Amino acid sequence: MMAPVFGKVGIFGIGLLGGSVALGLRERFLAEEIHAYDPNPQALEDALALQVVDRVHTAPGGWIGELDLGILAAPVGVLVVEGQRLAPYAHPDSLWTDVGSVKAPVVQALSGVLPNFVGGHPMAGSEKAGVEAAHAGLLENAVWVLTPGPQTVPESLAKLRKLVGDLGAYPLEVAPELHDRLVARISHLPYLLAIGLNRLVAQDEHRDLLMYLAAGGFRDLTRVASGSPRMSRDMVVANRAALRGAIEDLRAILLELEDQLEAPETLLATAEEAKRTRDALPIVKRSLLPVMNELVVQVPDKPGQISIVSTALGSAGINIKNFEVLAIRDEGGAIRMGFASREEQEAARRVLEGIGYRVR
Ligand SMILES: NC(=O)c1ccc[n+]([C@@H]2O[C@H](COP(=O)([O-])OP(=O)(O)OC[C@H]3O[C@@H](n4cnc5c(N)ncnc54)[C@H](O)[C@@H]3O)[C@@H](O)[C@H]2O)c1
Ligand SMILES: O=C(O)C(=O)C[C@]1(C(=O)O)C=C[C@@H](O)C=C1
Repeated sequence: MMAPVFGKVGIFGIGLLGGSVALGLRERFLAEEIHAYDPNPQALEDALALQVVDRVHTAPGGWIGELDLGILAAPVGVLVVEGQRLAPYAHPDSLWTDVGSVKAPVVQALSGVLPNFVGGHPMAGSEKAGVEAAHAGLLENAVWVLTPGPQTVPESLAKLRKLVGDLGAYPLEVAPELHDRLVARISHLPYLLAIGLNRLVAQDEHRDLLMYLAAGGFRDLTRVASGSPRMSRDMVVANRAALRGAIEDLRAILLELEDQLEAPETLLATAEEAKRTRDALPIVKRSLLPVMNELVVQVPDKPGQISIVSTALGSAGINIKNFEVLAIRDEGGAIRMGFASREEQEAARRVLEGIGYRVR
């Protein structure tokens, strides 16, 4: 058996991201022992109960000097103070990184303060917060930005690139300032818009009726507003300079769109261009499982559906390799299944359609 790449690893802030990194390290046998520090005792209790980490700490101390790797995963607003507070305890040969959504202020403050610090930001997440929502799959196939600077030791960068790859993600080096300008547009402005759209609904005199009418469009566009308000508030405030530029550009676009309401042909061209852009987004697969021949079966909200579907396929000798319940709509749902071959996929389709299910 090969020894894990890292001995002791410390995670500072054991929430959604910290927990997901810890689970990734654990599932891929990348660390001998995972330690966590969090000011919230409940987070530490949950992390232990869910076996996300091996040891928990309520305060920094001598244990930090034994770490090979330290990962800061607290909200952006406290990353700098936390990093500075931990620095005196860190072993000079240890490696440090963070997963914060904003890079320039963090990298500027912590480079040369925490030993071998290289900033990082996995471009993946969810609208849930806390360690109970953490899972290793969150980081699989994600682009993971690393922001080395002139002070970065090449071996530190190489170790972090390897770690990111071992966690199933793709390392991408970007300068911290450029990172902040780009994520203002691709992540932080969408968050502000999600808040704004919810505000628009909340302040309307027909709020209750509006809520009732919210279909896929509103739900898709505003999902991120359900995330941790503290995490997201810190993120947009820390990146406010870059965000102001993005808001200004979007304001001009909205005014243009308003004018184009009177010029339907121009609006059609704008909409077609938007469709080309949106359709060209690379597909991010959220799992390292090999590509499956998939079927999605629509099921009514009645007891016993999973059992009916799996028994029908089992009786026909069809093996389900992958099984996932999709909560697409509140009143019913769908089951996604993966099969090893196209033949099995087709056979499964026939069986399920034969007993009255809609399959795609
Ligand atoms: N949620 C996402 O989608 C996402 C994606 C990429 C990166 N990030 C970044 O990851 C980091 C963590 O976000 P999250 O979504 O896991 O939030 P979270 O709320 O799920 O977890 C944050 C954890 O940090 C702890 N914490 C608070 N103050 C702390 C301190 N001073 N020291 C140590 N821990 C402290 C909290 O108690 C909590 O357990 C943030 O910097 C965020 O910008 C988040
Ligand atoms: O909720 C998601 O799916 C996310 O990817 C969260 C998201 C984003 O929307 O860009 C939010 C903040 C981050 O720093 C990275 C990712």
